[in-house]
Amino acid sequence: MFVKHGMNSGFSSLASSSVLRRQQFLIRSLKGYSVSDKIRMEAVKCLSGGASLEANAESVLRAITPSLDPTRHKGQAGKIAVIGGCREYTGAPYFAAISALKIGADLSHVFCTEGAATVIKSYSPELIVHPILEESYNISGVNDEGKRDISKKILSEFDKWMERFDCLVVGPGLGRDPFLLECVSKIMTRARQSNVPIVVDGDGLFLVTNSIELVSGYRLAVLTPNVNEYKRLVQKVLGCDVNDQNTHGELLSLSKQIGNVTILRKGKSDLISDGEKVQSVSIYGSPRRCGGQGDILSGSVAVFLSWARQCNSAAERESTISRTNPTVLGCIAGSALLRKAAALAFEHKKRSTLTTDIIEHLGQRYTHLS
Ligand SMILES: NC(=O)C1=CN([C@@H]2O[C@H](COP(=O)(O)OP(=O)(O)OC[C@H]3O[C@@H](n4cnc5c(N)ncnc54)[C@H](OP(=O)(O)O)[C@@H]3O)[C@@H](O)[C@H]2O)[C@@H](O)CC1
Ligand SMILES: Nc1ncnc2c1ncn2[C@@H]1O[C@H](COP(=O)(O)OP(=O)(O)OP(=O)(O)O)[C@@H](O)[C@H]1O
Ligand SMILES: [Mg+2]
Repeated sequence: MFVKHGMNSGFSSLASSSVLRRQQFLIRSLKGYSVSDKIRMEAVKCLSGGASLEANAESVLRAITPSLDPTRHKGQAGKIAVIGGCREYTGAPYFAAISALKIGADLSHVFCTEGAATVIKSYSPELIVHPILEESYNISGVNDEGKRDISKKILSEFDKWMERFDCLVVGPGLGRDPFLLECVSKIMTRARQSNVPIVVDGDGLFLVTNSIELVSGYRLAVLTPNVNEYKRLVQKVLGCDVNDQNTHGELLSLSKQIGNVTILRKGKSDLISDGEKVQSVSIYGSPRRCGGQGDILSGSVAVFLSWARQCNSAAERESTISRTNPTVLGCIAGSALLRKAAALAFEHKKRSTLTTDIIEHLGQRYTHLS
């Protein structure tokens, strides 16, 4: 039946008259959304058997975004650190870090290898880049004791900064070098001891999937897997293949099994769960699937979850939102903003839309919201 199939088959079933009447009602009652957004939201409700699981993303964005108050000082709108950037990848950490700034964070750092650092610095003078990570090929002549010393030095360099960060993003363009990943494990453990939230993406998910204890039970961890990363996570943690007939149940189980970490499963609809319930963001984005959009998302989630944590006790927050886990709010806001920006970029650039074009629209989309 329709409920059991994916979104494509769902849309054809929406042609029934009762659903069309419901769409027309939504179109009249929900101002500020495009018609395609509303149809998509309705489709998601139908797919979930009528339960309203589509997040009210615009309300979340409005509720958690701090005002541009002249009394606030530099740093109060967020200090984010991206751990990523190696011999192969310099784009991914740049996308994550610059997106954090474009959304409204005050400071954005990148911790990467020395070779990647020069490149990332040349992309943007706005980023603070720390060339502290090492890959095995660079220290091939070093013995075990020497490697331990290097590892200690990396950790102490990171320690100088860590307590200042509102959130870490671990993984965009990190690569899979064993020595580098071992050092990053230690960085994550240190961040966890200091209660710094961690968004894990890309190769960070490769690391975490093989060492799940790094995040297990850590309520301030967010995992943002794409199709492949989700598949590997499910296989490792639940010991089975992905079941597309039980998307929500599976995501709930996965989150619970990892001790209620928040998981944002990326796809046609982004699905978000902290093991309590599943919410979705299905706002229409862009049909372009160019690489790097997940990196924008991880940087965005880091900023929004930091803001959501800051305004946890603020009186102006709406009650339903104030009861929601800040990590979940961060995911909802990040996903919605990325999708809106992608839609705007596609309007202008069509098939030639690239990740850098989407980043240029992050702020533009945002001004429409305030
Ligand atoms: N400019 C940069 O520096 C960028 C760097 N990045 C960094 O790269 C690192 C590795 O990340 P990743 O995402 O490339 O690795 P992974 O998840 O193994 O996927 C690889 C392959 O999986 C497939 N595939 C993908 N989607 C699928 C789908 N829906 N359904 C089915 N298959 C699907 C597809 O395979 P193909 O079709 O080629 O066979 C795809 O090529 C990581 O550090 C990340 O941050 C990126 O952020 C991009 C921008
Ligand atoms: N089929 C799809 N239709 C619409 N939007 C999608 C689709 N797949 C992914 N997205 C959107 O693109 C964003 C990035 O997801 P994607 O699966 O491309 O991540 P990724 O593979 O990690 O990207 P990256 O290339 O940065 O590593 C998601 O938040 C989602 O909103
Ligand atoms: Mg990715």
